Amino acid sequence: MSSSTRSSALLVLEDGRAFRGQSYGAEGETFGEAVFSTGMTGYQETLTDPSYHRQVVVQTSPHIGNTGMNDEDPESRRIWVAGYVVRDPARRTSNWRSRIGLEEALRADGVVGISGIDTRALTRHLRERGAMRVGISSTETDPQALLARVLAAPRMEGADLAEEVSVSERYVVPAIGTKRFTVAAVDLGIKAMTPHRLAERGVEVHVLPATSTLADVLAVDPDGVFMSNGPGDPDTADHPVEVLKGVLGQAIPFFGICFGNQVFGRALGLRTYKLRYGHRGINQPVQDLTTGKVEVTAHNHGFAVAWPGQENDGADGATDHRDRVVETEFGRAQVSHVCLNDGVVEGLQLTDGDGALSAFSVQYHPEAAAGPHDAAYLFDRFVGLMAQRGGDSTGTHSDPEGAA
Ligand SMILES: NC(=O)CC[C@H](N)C(=O)O
Repeated sequence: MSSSTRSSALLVLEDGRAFRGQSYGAEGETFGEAVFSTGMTGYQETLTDPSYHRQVVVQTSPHIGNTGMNDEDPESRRIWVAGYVVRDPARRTSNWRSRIGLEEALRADGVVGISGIDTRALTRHLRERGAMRVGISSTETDPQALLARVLAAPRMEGADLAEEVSVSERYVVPAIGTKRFTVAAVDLGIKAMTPHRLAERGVEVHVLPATSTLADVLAVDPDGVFMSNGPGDPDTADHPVEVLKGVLGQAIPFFGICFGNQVFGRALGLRTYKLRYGHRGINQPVQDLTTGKVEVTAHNHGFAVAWPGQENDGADGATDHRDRVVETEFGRAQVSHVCLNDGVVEGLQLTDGDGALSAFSVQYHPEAAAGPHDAAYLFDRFVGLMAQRGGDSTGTHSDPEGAA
Protein backbone atom coordinates (compact mmCIF):
# COMPACT_ATOMS: atom_id res chain seq x y z
CA MET A 1 0.00 0.00 0.00
CA SER A 2 1.51 3.37 -0.87
CA SER A 3 1.43 6.05 1.77
CA SER A 4 -0.83 8.26 -0.33
CA THR A 5 -3.70 5.79 0.11
CA ARG A 6 -3.31 5.47 3.88
CA SER A 7 -5.68 7.18 6.28
CA SER A 8 -4.20 9.73 8.63
CA ALA A 9 -3.14 8.97 12.19
CA LEU A 10 -2.12 10.99 15.22
CA LEU A 11 0.54 10.32 17.88
CA VAL A 12 0.49 12.29 21.15
CA LEU A 13 3.04 12.02 23.97
CA GLU A 14 2.06 12.61 27.58
CA ASP A 15 3.89 15.94 27.64
CA GLY A 16 1.68 17.14 24.78
CA ARG A 17 4.10 16.80 21.86
CA ALA A 18 2.12 15.61 18.83
CA PHE A 19 3.04 14.09 15.45
CA ARG A 20 0.74 13.56 12.50
CA GLY A 21 1.32 10.70 10.07
CA GLN A 22 -0.43 7.84 8.35
CA SER A 23 -2.16 4.83 9.83
CA TYR A 24 0.04 1.72 9.75
CA GLY A 25 -1.08 -1.77 10.78
CA ALA A 26 -4.49 -2.01 12.44
CA GLU A 27 -6.80 1.00 12.53
CA GLY A 28 -7.98 2.22 15.92
CA GLU A 29 -6.40 3.62 19.04
CA THR A 30 -3.70 2.38 21.39
CA PHE A 31 -1.76 3.49 24.46
CA GLY A 32 1.49 2.43 26.06
CA GLU A 33 4.96 3.56 27.05
CA ALA A 34 6.87 5.14 24.14
CA VAL A 35 10.35 3.61 23.78
CA PHE A 36 12.83 3.53 20.92
CA SER A 37 14.82 0.64 19.54
CA THR A 38 17.98 1.29 17.56
CA GLY A 39 18.25 -2.12 15.86
CA MET A 40 18.58 -1.84 12.10
CA THR A 41 17.56 -5.48 11.68
CA GLY A 42 15.47 -7.95 13.66
CA TYR A 43 12.10 -6.19 13.77
CA GLN A 44 10.29 -9.54 13.80
CA GLU A 45 12.10 -10.60 16.99
CA THR A 46 11.45 -7.18 18.53
CA LEU A 47 7.73 -7.27 17.76
CA THR A 48 7.30 -10.78 19.18
CA ASP A 49 9.42 -10.22 22.33
CA PRO A 50 6.93 -10.43 25.26
CA SER A 51 9.03 -7.87 27.17
CA TYR A 52 7.53 -5.19 24.89
CA HIS A 53 4.01 -5.85 26.20
CA ARG A 54 2.34 -2.44 26.83
CA GLN A 55 5.14 -0.54 25.07
CA VAL A 56 4.86 1.44 21.84
CA VAL A 57 8.07 0.83 19.93
CA VAL A 58 9.63 3.53 17.77
CA GLN A 59 12.13 2.15 15.24
CA THR A 60 15.01 4.57 14.77
CA SER A 61 15.97 2.78 11.58
CA PRO A 62 13.92 4.64 8.98
CA HIS A 63 13.03 1.86 6.58
CA ILE A 64 11.26 -1.15 8.11
CA GLY A 65 9.48 -4.18 6.69
CA ASN A 66 11.52 -5.20 3.64
CA THR A 67 11.84 -8.83 4.66
CA GLY A 68 8.26 -9.33 5.81
CA MET A 69 7.48 -11.89 8.53
CA ASN A 70 8.59 -15.53 8.42
CA ASP A 71 7.78 -18.71 10.33
CA GLU A 72 11.29 -19.21 11.75
CA ASP A 73 12.05 -16.02 13.69
CA PRO A 74 9.11 -15.29 16.01
CA GLU A 75 10.16 -15.21 19.66
CA SER A 76 6.68 -16.04 20.96
CA ARG A 77 3.13 -16.82 19.85
CA ARG A 78 2.15 -13.26 18.89
CA ILE A 79 3.19 -9.65 18.36
CA TRP A 80 3.29 -8.05 21.80
CA VAL A 81 4.09 -4.39 21.21
CA ALA A 82 1.19 -2.11 22.12
CA GLY A 83 1.87 0.08 19.09
CA TYR A 84 4.43 0.52 16.33
CA VAL A 85 6.04 3.65 14.92
CA VAL A 86 8.04 3.66 11.68
CA ARG A 87 9.25 6.36 9.36
CA ASP A 88 9.08 4.67 5.99
CA PRO A 89 7.45 1.24 5.74
CA ALA A 90 8.60 -1.01 2.91
CA ARG A 91 6.09 -0.86 0.09
CA ARG A 92 6.99 -4.36 -1.02
CA THR A 93 8.14 -7.45 0.85
CA SER A 94 11.10 -9.27 -0.62
CA ASN A 95 12.62 -12.27 1.13
CA TRP A 96 12.62 -15.99 0.39
CA ARG A 97 11.45 -16.83 3.91
CA SER A 98 8.68 -14.22 4.10
CA ARG A 99 5.22 -15.66 4.62
CA ILE A 100 3.21 -12.48 5.13
CA GLY A 101 3.96 -8.78 5.00
CA LEU A 102 4.75 -6.82 8.15
CA GLU A 103 1.66 -4.63 7.92
CA GLU A 104 -0.55 -7.68 7.38
CA ALA A 105 0.97 -9.28 10.49
CA LEU A 106 0.34 -6.15 12.55
CA ARG A 107 -3.27 -6.11 11.39
CA ALA A 108 -3.73 -9.81 12.11
CA ASP A 109 -2.69 -9.21 15.73
CA GLY A 110 -4.67 -5.95 15.99
CA VAL A 111 -1.57 -3.80 16.50
CA VAL A 112 -2.16 -0.11 15.82
CA GLY A 113 0.76 1.80 14.31
CA ILE A 114 1.72 5.04 12.64
CA SER A 115 4.09 5.72 9.76
CA GLY A 116 5.45 8.73 7.97
CA ILE A 117 6.42 10.69 11.07
CA ASP A 118 9.82 12.15 11.91
CA THR A 119 11.05 9.26 14.06
CA ARG A 120 14.39 11.02 14.57
CA ALA A 121 12.69 14.01 16.20
CA LEU A 122 10.53 11.68 18.30
CA THR A 123 13.57 9.66 19.43
CA ARG A 124 15.52 12.79 20.35
CA HIS A 125 12.52 13.97 22.35
CA LEU A 126 12.34 10.66 24.27
CA ARG A 127 16.10 10.70 24.77
CA GLU A 128 15.99 14.16 26.33
CA ARG A 129 12.70 13.92 28.27
CA GLY A 130 12.67 10.18 28.97
CA ALA A 131 10.34 7.31 28.10
CA MET A 132 6.74 8.40 28.64
CA ARG A 133 3.16 7.43 27.91
CA VAL A 134 1.89 7.82 24.36
CA GLY A 135 -1.27 7.35 22.35
CA ILE A 136 -1.68 6.58 18.64
CA SER A 137 -5.04 6.97 16.95
CA SER A 138 -6.43 6.66 13.44
CA THR A 139 -9.85 7.81 14.65
CA GLU A 140 -9.07 10.91 16.76
CA THR A 141 -7.89 14.08 15.05
CA ASP A 142 -7.79 16.39 18.08
CA PRO A 143 -4.46 16.18 19.97
CA GLN A 144 -5.98 17.58 23.17
CA ALA A 145 -8.69 14.92 23.22
CA LEU A 146 -6.13 12.15 22.66
CA LEU A 147 -3.80 13.67 25.29
CA ALA A 148 -6.54 13.38 27.92
CA ARG A 149 -6.75 9.63 27.22
CA VAL A 150 -2.93 9.27 27.24
CA LEU A 151 -2.87 10.83 30.70
CA ALA A 152 -5.50 8.36 31.88
CA ALA A 153 -3.47 5.34 30.66
CA PRO A 154 -1.41 3.35 33.18
CA ARG A 155 2.32 4.07 33.63
CA MET A 156 5.07 1.47 33.34
CA GLU A 157 6.23 2.16 36.89
CA GLY A 158 4.34 -0.23 39.12
CA ALA A 159 3.07 -2.37 36.22
CA ASP A 160 2.91 -6.08 37.09
CA LEU A 161 2.80 -7.74 33.67
CA ALA A 162 4.76 -11.02 33.68
CA GLU A 163 1.70 -13.17 34.39
CA GLU A 164 -0.12 -11.55 31.44
CA VAL A 165 2.43 -12.89 28.96
CA SER A 166 3.54 -16.13 30.64
CA VAL A 167 2.31 -19.55 29.54
CA SER A 168 -0.54 -21.02 31.55
CA GLU A 169 0.64 -24.62 31.06
CA ARG A 170 4.19 -25.90 31.44
CA TYR A 171 5.97 -27.42 28.44
CA VAL A 172 9.26 -29.15 27.77
CA VAL A 173 11.88 -28.21 25.20
CA PRO A 174 13.90 -31.40 24.68
CA ALA A 175 17.69 -31.43 24.66
CA ILE A 176 19.24 -31.52 21.20
CA GLY A 177 21.47 -34.60 21.06
CA THR A 178 22.47 -36.25 24.31
CA LYS A 179 20.70 -34.89 27.35
CA ARG A 180 23.12 -33.66 30.00
CA PHE A 181 21.04 -31.49 32.34
CA THR A 182 17.51 -30.55 33.37
CA VAL A 183 16.66 -26.88 33.84
CA ALA A 184 13.48 -25.38 35.32
CA ALA A 185 12.92 -22.14 33.40
CA VAL A 186 10.40 -19.74 34.91
CA ASP A 187 8.60 -17.99 32.05
CA LEU A 188 8.22 -14.32 32.95
CA GLY A 189 7.94 -13.51 29.22
CA ILE A 190 10.48 -15.94 27.80
CA LYS A 191 11.78 -15.66 24.23
CA ALA A 192 11.84 -18.88 22.20
CA MET A 193 15.56 -18.60 21.50
CA THR A 194 16.49 -18.97 25.18
CA PRO A 195 15.35 -22.58 25.70
CA HIS A 196 16.77 -23.29 22.24
CA ARG A 197 20.24 -22.02 23.26
CA LEU A 198 20.10 -24.30 26.30
CA ALA A 199 18.75 -27.27 24.33
CA GLU A 200 21.66 -26.91 21.88
CA ARG A 201 23.94 -27.54 24.86
CA GLY A 202 22.22 -30.75 25.93
CA VAL A 203 19.78 -29.18 28.37
CA GLU A 204 16.18 -30.37 28.69
CA VAL A 205 14.23 -27.22 29.55
CA HIS A 206 11.03 -27.36 31.56
CA VAL A 207 9.33 -24.04 30.97
CA LEU A 208 7.06 -23.18 33.90
CA PRO A 209 4.35 -20.51 34.30
CA ALA A 210 5.24 -17.29 36.15
CA THR A 211 2.91 -18.32 38.97
CA SER A 212 4.97 -21.46 39.72
CA THR A 213 5.93 -21.99 43.34
CA LEU A 214 9.26 -23.15 44.73
CA ALA A 215 7.69 -26.61 45.07
CA ASP A 216 6.77 -26.58 41.34
CA VAL A 217 10.35 -25.65 40.48
CA LEU A 218 11.85 -28.33 42.74
CA ALA A 219 9.40 -30.93 41.39
CA VAL A 220 11.34 -30.81 38.10
CA ASP A 221 14.41 -32.01 40.04
CA PRO A 222 16.46 -29.39 38.22
CA ASP A 223 20.24 -29.25 37.84
CA GLY A 224 19.77 -25.52 37.38
CA VAL A 225 17.07 -22.86 37.51
CA PHE A 226 16.57 -20.10 34.96
CA MET A 227 14.43 -16.94 35.10
CA SER A 228 13.62 -15.17 31.87
CA ASN A 229 13.19 -11.70 30.48
CA GLY A 230 9.76 -10.14 30.80
CA PRO A 231 7.63 -6.99 30.72
CA GLY A 232 6.78 -4.54 33.48
CA ASP A 233 8.35 -3.11 36.60
CA PRO A 234 10.63 -5.57 38.44
CA ASP A 235 9.66 -3.88 41.70
CA THR A 236 6.33 -5.73 41.41
CA ALA A 237 7.91 -9.17 40.99
CA ASP A 238 7.57 -10.23 44.63
CA HIS A 239 6.47 -13.77 43.82
CA PRO A 240 9.46 -14.70 41.56
CA VAL A 241 11.79 -13.00 44.08
CA GLU A 242 10.51 -15.27 46.86
CA VAL A 243 10.81 -18.37 44.65
CA LEU A 244 14.38 -17.40 43.73
CA LYS A 245 15.33 -16.88 47.37
CA GLY A 246 14.25 -20.48 47.95
CA VAL A 247 16.37 -21.65 45.00
CA LEU A 248 19.44 -19.73 46.21
CA GLY A 249 18.87 -21.03 49.73
CA GLN A 250 19.32 -24.55 48.36
CA ALA A 251 22.41 -23.51 46.36
CA ILE A 252 20.90 -24.69 43.06
CA PRO A 253 22.81 -23.13 40.12
CA PHE A 254 20.90 -20.13 38.78
CA PHE A 255 21.04 -18.09 35.58
CA GLY A 256 18.80 -15.08 34.85
CA ILE A 257 18.31 -12.86 31.82
CA CYS A 258 17.00 -9.27 31.89
CA PHE A 259 13.88 -9.38 34.11
CA GLY A 260 15.55 -12.46 35.61
CA ASN A 261 18.60 -10.30 36.42
CA GLN A 262 16.37 -7.77 38.15
CA VAL A 263 14.63 -10.51 40.13
CA PHE A 264 18.08 -11.86 41.10
CA GLY A 265 19.17 -8.39 42.22
CA ARG A 266 16.10 -8.05 44.39
CA ALA A 267 16.59 -11.55 45.86
CA LEU A 268 20.08 -10.39 46.87
CA GLY A 269 18.58 -7.38 48.62
CA LEU A 270 19.37 -4.80 45.92
CA ARG A 271 16.90 -2.28 44.55
CA THR A 272 15.78 -1.64 40.98
CA TYR A 273 15.09 1.74 39.39
CA LYS A 274 13.76 3.13 36.13
CA LEU A 275 16.25 4.35 33.56
CA ARG A 276 15.47 7.61 31.81
CA TYR A 277 14.94 6.01 28.41
CA GLY A 278 16.45 2.55 28.70
CA HIS A 279 18.59 0.45 26.37
CA ARG A 280 16.95 -1.10 23.30
CA GLY A 281 18.97 -2.20 20.34
CA ILE A 282 21.52 -4.72 19.17
CA ASN A 283 24.87 -2.95 19.45
CA GLN A 284 25.35 -2.03 23.11
CA PRO A 285 28.91 -2.40 24.45
CA VAL A 286 29.18 -4.35 27.69
CA GLN A 287 32.26 -5.32 29.65
CA ASP A 288 32.51 -8.61 31.50
CA LEU A 289 34.40 -7.47 34.60
CA THR A 290 35.34 -11.07 35.44
CA THR A 291 37.41 -11.44 32.23
CA GLY A 292 37.88 -7.84 31.12
CA LYS A 293 36.46 -8.69 27.71
CA VAL A 294 34.12 -6.30 25.89
CA GLU A 295 31.16 -7.69 23.98
CA VAL A 296 28.61 -6.10 21.68
CA THR A 297 25.16 -7.11 22.85
CA ALA A 298 21.40 -6.98 22.36
CA HIS A 299 19.39 -5.00 24.93
CA ASN A 300 15.80 -4.34 25.82
CA HIS A 301 15.40 -2.89 29.27
CA GLY A 302 13.88 0.18 30.87
CA PHE A 303 14.77 -0.70 34.47
CA ALA A 304 18.07 -1.67 36.04
CA VAL A 305 19.55 -2.93 39.31
CA ALA A 306 21.02 -0.20 41.50
CA TRP A 307 24.26 -0.97 43.25
CA PRO A 308 24.48 0.25 46.86
CA GLY A 309 26.08 3.66 46.82
CA GLN A 310 25.11 4.30 43.22
CA GLU A 311 24.00 7.90 43.22
CA ASN A 312 22.99 8.36 39.67
CA ASP A 313 19.65 6.78 38.88
CA GLY A 314 19.69 8.47 35.51
CA ALA A 315 22.85 6.47 34.87
CA ASP A 316 24.53 9.37 33.10
CA GLY A 317 28.24 8.93 33.32
CA ALA A 318 30.05 5.76 34.12
CA THR A 319 29.81 4.50 37.65
CA ASP A 320 32.69 2.23 38.51
CA HIS A 321 31.24 -0.84 40.15
CA ARG A 322 34.44 -2.87 40.06
CA ASP A 323 35.68 -4.20 43.37
CA ARG A 324 32.40 -3.51 45.12
CA VAL A 325 30.97 -6.48 46.95
CA VAL A 326 27.87 -7.01 49.03
CA GLU A 327 27.69 -9.82 51.56
CA THR A 328 24.26 -11.44 51.38
CA GLU A 329 22.61 -14.36 53.20
CA PHE A 330 23.36 -16.47 50.09
CA GLY A 331 27.00 -15.50 49.61
CA ARG A 332 29.03 -12.67 48.17
CA ALA A 333 27.36 -10.61 45.41
CA GLN A 334 29.30 -8.62 42.82
CA VAL A 335 28.66 -6.66 39.66
CA SER A 336 29.92 -8.90 36.84
CA HIS A 337 29.01 -6.78 33.79
CA VAL A 338 28.69 -3.08 33.11
CA CYS A 339 27.41 -1.06 30.12
CA LEU A 340 30.27 0.97 28.67
CA ASN A 341 27.93 3.68 27.35
CA ASP A 342 26.55 4.77 30.71
CA GLY A 343 27.84 2.58 33.53
CA VAL A 344 24.54 0.77 34.12
CA VAL A 345 24.85 -2.54 35.97
CA GLU A 346 24.46 -5.24 33.30
CA GLY A 347 25.21 -8.39 35.27
CA LEU A 348 25.47 -9.84 38.76
CA GLN A 349 27.18 -12.84 40.23
CA LEU A 350 27.09 -14.69 43.50
CA THR A 351 30.00 -16.66 44.89
CA ASP A 352 29.98 -19.05 47.81
CA GLY A 353 32.26 -19.20 50.84
CA ASP A 354 34.99 -20.86 48.74
CA GLY A 355 34.82 -18.09 46.15
CA ALA A 356 33.18 -20.40 43.58
CA LEU A 357 30.44 -19.11 41.31
CA SER A 358 26.97 -20.28 42.40
CA ALA A 359 24.51 -18.04 40.51
CA PHE A 360 24.66 -15.26 37.93
CA SER A 361 22.56 -13.14 35.60
CA VAL A 362 22.77 -10.50 32.90
CA GLN A 363 20.56 -7.53 32.11
CA TYR A 364 20.97 -8.00 28.36
CA HIS A 365 20.26 -10.75 25.81
CA PRO A 366 22.85 -13.48 25.22
CA GLU A 367 20.18 -15.43 23.29
CA ALA A 368 20.75 -12.71 20.69
CA ALA A 369 17.42 -12.79 18.92
CA ALA A 370 18.00 -10.50 17.22
CA GLY A 371 21.57 -9.41 17.78
CA PRO A 372 25.25 -10.36 17.84
CA HIS A 373 26.38 -13.64 19.35
CA ASP A 374 29.23 -12.25 21.48
CA ALA A 375 27.49 -13.19 24.73
CA ALA A 376 26.68 -16.84 23.87
CA TYR A 377 29.47 -17.86 26.30
CA LEU A 378 27.03 -17.15 29.15
CA PHE A 379 25.02 -20.27 28.26
CA ASP A 380 28.29 -22.23 28.39
CA ARG A 381 29.01 -20.63 31.76
CA PHE A 382 25.62 -21.85 33.05
CA VAL A 383 26.20 -25.37 31.71
CA GLY A 384 29.70 -25.32 33.21
CA LEU A 385 28.24 -24.27 36.56
CA MET A 386 25.75 -27.14 36.50
CA ALA A 387 28.53 -29.58 35.56
CA GLN A 388 30.69 -28.35 38.42
CA ARG A 389 27.94 -28.37 41.02
CA GLY A 390 25.98 -31.46 40.19
CA GLY A 391 28.10 -33.51 37.84
CA ASP A 392 27.21 -34.38 34.29
CA SER A 393 24.04 -36.47 34.09
CA THR A 394 24.72 -37.87 30.60
CA GLY A 395 22.88 -41.12 30.17
CA THR A 396 21.00 -40.94 33.43
CA HIS A 397 17.83 -39.43 32.00
CA SER A 398 17.85 -40.74 28.46
CA ASP A 399 14.07 -40.76 28.12
CA PRO A 400 12.97 -37.30 26.93
CA GLU A 401 9.58 -37.56 28.65
CA GLY A 402 7.23 -34.73 27.91
CA ALA A 403 9.04 -33.98 24.68
CA ALA A 404 5.77 -33.81 22.75
N1 LIG B 1 13.57 -7.54 28.47
C1 LIG B 1 13.28 -7.51 29.77
O1 LIG B 1 13.29 -8.52 30.46
C2 LIG B 1 12.89 -6.20 30.35
C3 LIG B 1 12.80 -6.18 31.85
C4 LIG B 1 12.00 -5.00 32.38
N2 LIG B 1 10.63 -5.08 31.94
C5 LIG B 1 12.65 -3.72 31.91
O2 LIG B 1 12.10 -3.03 31.08
O3 LIG B 1 13.71 -3.39 32.35
